[in-house]
Amino acid sequence: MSRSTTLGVAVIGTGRMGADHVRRLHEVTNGARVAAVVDVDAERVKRIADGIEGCSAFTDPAAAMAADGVDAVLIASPGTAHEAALMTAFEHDLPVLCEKPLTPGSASALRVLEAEQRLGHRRVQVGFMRRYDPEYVQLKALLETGRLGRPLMLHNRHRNVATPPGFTSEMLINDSVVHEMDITRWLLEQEITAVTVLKPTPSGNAPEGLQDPQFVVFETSGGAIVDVEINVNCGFGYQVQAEVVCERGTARIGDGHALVTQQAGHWGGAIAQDYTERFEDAYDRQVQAWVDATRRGEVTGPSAWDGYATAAVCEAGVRAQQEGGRVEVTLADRPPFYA
Ligand SMILES: NC(=O)c1ccc[n+]([C@@H]2O[C@H](COP(=O)([O-])OP(=O)(O)OC[C@H]3O[C@@H](n4cnc5c(N)ncnc54)[C@H](O)[C@@H]3O)[C@@H](O)[C@H]2O)c1
Ligand SMILES: O[C@H]1[C@H](O)[C@@H](O)[C@H](O)[C@@H](O)[C@H]1O
Repeated sequence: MSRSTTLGVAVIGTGRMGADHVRRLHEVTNGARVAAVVDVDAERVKRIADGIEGCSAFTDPAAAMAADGVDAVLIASPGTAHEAALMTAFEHDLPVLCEKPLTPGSASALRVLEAEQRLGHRRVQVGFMRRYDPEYVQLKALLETGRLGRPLMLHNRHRNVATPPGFTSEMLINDSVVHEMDITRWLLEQEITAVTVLKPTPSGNAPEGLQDPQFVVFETSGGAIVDVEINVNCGFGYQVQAEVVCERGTARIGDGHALVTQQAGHWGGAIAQDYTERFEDAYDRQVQAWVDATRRGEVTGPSAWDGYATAAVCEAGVRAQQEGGRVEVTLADRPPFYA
């Protein structure tokens, strides 16, 4: 691909996230086109490809990655399918934006790290889109000035309206709190060293058998304490909030105070109903940044190391949830390749 041509992207997995990324690449992103779509559901993928000129439909990711006009890959299949897709992308030396999780489990994430290192250059960006959310970006920039002093604590709230069918207690950690793991590492520039999970009496809104909400505590390598209220059947809205408490002040995001109305004896604003609404801008910026970097021949953004490190914290989190008590995170040494 030359710099003047658009980036031909194969989108693997065209469910909720994949279909939204196809729309984004087709209608919002500059410098890219959807060259191929892949899904094990042949009818679904054909329907999507038929709506986009020059886009081919595949049911096999490997066939799509070998096709003419495919310069890069966006993986949005379920996490269990990510390792195979990543390995195939490496065989073709294709740049990848891989939805979180990089892979479910640290052993498979380590295999991906090793394979990327064998290539000799970075190819993977992981879809931790909150790093592109303007509010989180502002918070990070403020912390970097040092004006507030050293971060002591980070309080997070992560609320979803309701869970889809099949959502398990482990998924509150692996699918949901994984975002706070990434945000903690990114904002504080520290690794998470231990996890404790407290379990309130489940909400009456939660499906039978689901441990929801949970209260998760991280300890970090720099001595900060981080808590996460994960509450995924709250019923009223999609909310992601964070407050950093530092030595000389605090900073808070996610209150959603964009538009406040006063009417009929009340004041207030709307609460987003899901992540595609709350983080629409972040997803747009993430994909644009990935396309721009890829066209420059660079890889920026969250790396495969970030994907591995969060997988390791997820494992500790699930053990803490199931066994109780404080579980230390087991993390490999960070290779210089990911410095
Ligand atoms: N960043 C975020 O905020 C965010 C939000 C939701 C989901 N996700 C991630 O996006 C990914 C997809 O989630 P989703 O909610 O869209 O799931 P989904 O179930 O809606 O869609 C997955 C799609 O992949 C297809 N598929 C299954 N196996 C496949 C394979 N081997 N090859 C190709 N296609 C295959 C399925 O048929 C389905 O159409 C997951 O990794 C999930 O964790 C990220
Ligand atoms: O997979 C989704 C997604 O990652 C959302 O950003 C998160 O808020 C949800 O809790 C999770 O289930």
